Amino acid sequence: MEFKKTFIEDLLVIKPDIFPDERGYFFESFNKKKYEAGGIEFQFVQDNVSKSKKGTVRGLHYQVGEYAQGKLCSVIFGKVLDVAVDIRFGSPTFGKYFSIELSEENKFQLWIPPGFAHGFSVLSDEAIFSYKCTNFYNKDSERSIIFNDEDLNIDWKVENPIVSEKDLRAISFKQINKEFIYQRRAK
Ligand SMILES: Cc1cn([C@H]2C[C@H](O)[C@@H](COP(=O)(O)OP(=O)(O)O[C@H]3O[C@H](C)C(=O)[C@H](O)[C@H]3O)O2)c(=O)[nH]c1=O
Repeated sequence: MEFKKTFIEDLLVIKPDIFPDERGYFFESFNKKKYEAGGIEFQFVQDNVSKSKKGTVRGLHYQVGEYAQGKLCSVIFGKVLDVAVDIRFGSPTFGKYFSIELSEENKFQLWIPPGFAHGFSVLSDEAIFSYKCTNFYNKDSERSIIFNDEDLNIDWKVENPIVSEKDLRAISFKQINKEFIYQRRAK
């Protein structure tokens, strides 16, 4: 099992150990002791699953203040481009994003700590996205940034994206500065 750092501090790509045999394969998708040793020292309290068709873009979403969520993201079926935007006040990579393909085939996971906006686009015909959260859903603290924000300039790698009405009404990245989100803890 490998925990790979990215150019954004605390954002990790996890490559699980896979055990293939004539029946198929097995891998541990989460192990408290191993993931804590890998640097993920949060407790998970809620698991989410969503299924989306090709070209869907869900996000960019985050929860503010005490309801900020860390997310351990994986793809059970299909392929997505997973995107995390650093919106931690005080972070040297504030406003920068990291993207990676997560798929049933590569079995990679993305650990997104609290203080990030998260979204993904669906690259396969269908995708089932599964993620563990370090905090409960709290509708009143949920915020969205428009997926095609010109300052973030994210390449979602999909044409004519399918986006929810809610997400189409999201604010721009410039507008989020007016609201406290999450203070990155100095190491
Ligand atoms: C997130 C969430 C939603 N809901 C309900 C609220 C709506 O009635 C329905 C669909 O919610 P929404 O359209 O916000 O679902 P997504 O667009 O997949 O949102 C998620 O997608 C991005 C990529 C994320 O990272 C967030 O976890 C989350 O915001 O599920 C719940 O009951 N519990 C929940 O935790």
